[in-house]
Amino acid sequence: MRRRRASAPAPEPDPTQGIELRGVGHVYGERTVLRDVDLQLTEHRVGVVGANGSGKSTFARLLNGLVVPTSGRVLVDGLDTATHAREVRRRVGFVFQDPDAQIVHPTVAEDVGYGLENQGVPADERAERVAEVLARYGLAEHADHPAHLLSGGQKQLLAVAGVLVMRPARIVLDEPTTLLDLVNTRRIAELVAGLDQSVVVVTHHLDLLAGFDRVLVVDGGRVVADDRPAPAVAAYRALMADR
Ligand SMILES: Nc1ncnc2c1ncn2[C@@H]1O[C@H](COP(=O)(O)OP(=O)(O)OP(=O)(O)O)[C@@H](O)[C@H]1O
Repeated sequence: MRRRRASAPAPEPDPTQGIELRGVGHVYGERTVLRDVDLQLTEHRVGVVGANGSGKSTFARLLNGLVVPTSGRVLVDGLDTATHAREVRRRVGFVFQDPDAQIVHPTVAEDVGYGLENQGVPADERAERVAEVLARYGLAEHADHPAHLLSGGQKQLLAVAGVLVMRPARIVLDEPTTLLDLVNTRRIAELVAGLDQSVVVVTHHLDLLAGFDRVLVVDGGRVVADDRPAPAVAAYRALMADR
């Protein structure tokens, strides 16, 4: 009988190490979309900006192992995303740009509880955690409603709730306000500001970055500026002004 090769046990995660990218590059087919990325992200709130197609979503997906780099390594709290994908995904929640991509269950409550069910969390604890997170994000009265009938903004909040209920140590949000009106954009901004977890937010909404600790500007697959929000946004505006 063939035996499966046991994978190496995951080392104990070390949150002080943050997310580290060492010589990271990524290639889709012939196309190089990220190159020479060396970073250590230990801050509470990190923003990522850049032109369309510059590589931001690919960068974001590298941070929880949704995409594994074609060169270099990504380490999350010391865990390599290439060899410890499961542990990394448990540690790093990912909120997709399009909340419809994340909604898989008929009702709001079922959708939020799905991940917990997968993790084997008992039904009563599940119900409690789902109710708590729905109440926190103003979705309690929609618990039994069809998820696909929510408004765009509510769906975005639902997508965030579905990630937060899992209590990940870190959260990556890929353009969380793209579909939202000003009121819901503000809600997401407040939500991000109030999170205890460390967050990485990819966004075209530059206002969202006020109060962040660090902002990366990505261009042509490279990190071309890495600074506090004001100087980083100024560098990004200067870059775009030349196009
Ligand atoms: N799965 C894939 N297969 C092939 N090419 C891809 C894939 N995903 C992204 N790309 C390409 O990689 C490049 C970078 O895409 P990415 O989505 O990372 O950019 P982005 O900065 O997030 O863009 P936007 O701001 O428009 O969302 C683009 O040219 C895109 O077409």
